[in-house]
Amino acid sequence: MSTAAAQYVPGPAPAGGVAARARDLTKAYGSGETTVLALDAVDVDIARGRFTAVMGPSGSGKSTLMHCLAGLDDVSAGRVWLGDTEITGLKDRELTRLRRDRIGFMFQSFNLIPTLTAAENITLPMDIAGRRPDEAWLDQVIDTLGLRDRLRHRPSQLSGGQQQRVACARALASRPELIFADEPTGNLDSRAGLEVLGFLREAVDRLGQTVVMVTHDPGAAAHADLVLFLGDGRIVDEMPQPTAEAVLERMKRFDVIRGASEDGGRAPGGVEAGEGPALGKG
Ligand SMILES: Nc1ncnc2c1ncn2[C@@H]1O[C@H](COP(=O)(O)OP(=O)(O)OP(=O)(O)O)[C@@H](O)[C@H]1O
Repeated sequence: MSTAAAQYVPGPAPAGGVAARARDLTKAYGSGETTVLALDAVDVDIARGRFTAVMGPSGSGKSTLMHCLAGLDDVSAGRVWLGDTEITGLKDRELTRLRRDRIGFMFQSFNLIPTLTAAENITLPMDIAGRRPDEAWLDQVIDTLGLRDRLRHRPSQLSGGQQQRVACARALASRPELIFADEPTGNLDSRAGLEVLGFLREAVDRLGQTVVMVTHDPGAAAHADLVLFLGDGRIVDEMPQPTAEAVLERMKRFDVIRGASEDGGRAPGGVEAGEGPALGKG
């Protein structure tokens, strides 16, 4: 395990130490009888310089939370900030610029351009934005990710793990305030997945980055400093300094709850409104 996880001190982030924040964040899809409440008045603070994992059963709202925090999806109610900038209410063009300049993304599917080399893929978002990369930073990122001898390769000439490392470098290239990773190990075998998680960890520990990762994998979540658990569109629990075993045990409680609801509520335990901590409030 990383040293940063060991140094992690639970509790609210220090003043000015919040990379992203949501208050009363509510997201509904559809209307009328078909309305789905994907997020239900979520309050959350994402601590700067830390690695946060988001877990929860399928359909609990993980991707929706990430999309709303990243300005990829509009919200139904509530407010979202990136650093000190409120993003709720920004116009599309402003949001596009904010995402491009201040946020890095990693997805399960890597999303690399097949005709470009690794080096070109890494700097593509900056090239589109007309920004020159900080060469010293880029060198550091490339070396940290062990990509130096792969820069001229095209994605098809790289393994899945190497492709995801290129995607990781692309997310880091502009030195963003926040990196969102949606199931970044979902398409990788366990060894390559571990490697990518190690690099995300290093991005936080050595490069001072802030990472939010959505995952289904307790082993992946164990690389984070803090795990947020979503249930039915609410943050129902959090776990600092997670271990895979503890995360797995916590996830099992969701199964108990699901069993309970299918069982007419007779099974023990339950995630109820107010059960979780008052996360990030105040
Ligand atoms: N575009 C959409 N239109 C309608 N409903 C949606 C849409 N996107 C998400 N939902 C619903 O919102 C809820 C939360 O979805 P979300 O994808 O955020 O969950 P998740 O926790 O990421 O799930 P998974 O682990 O399966 O990826 C689900 O009930 C889902 O069906």
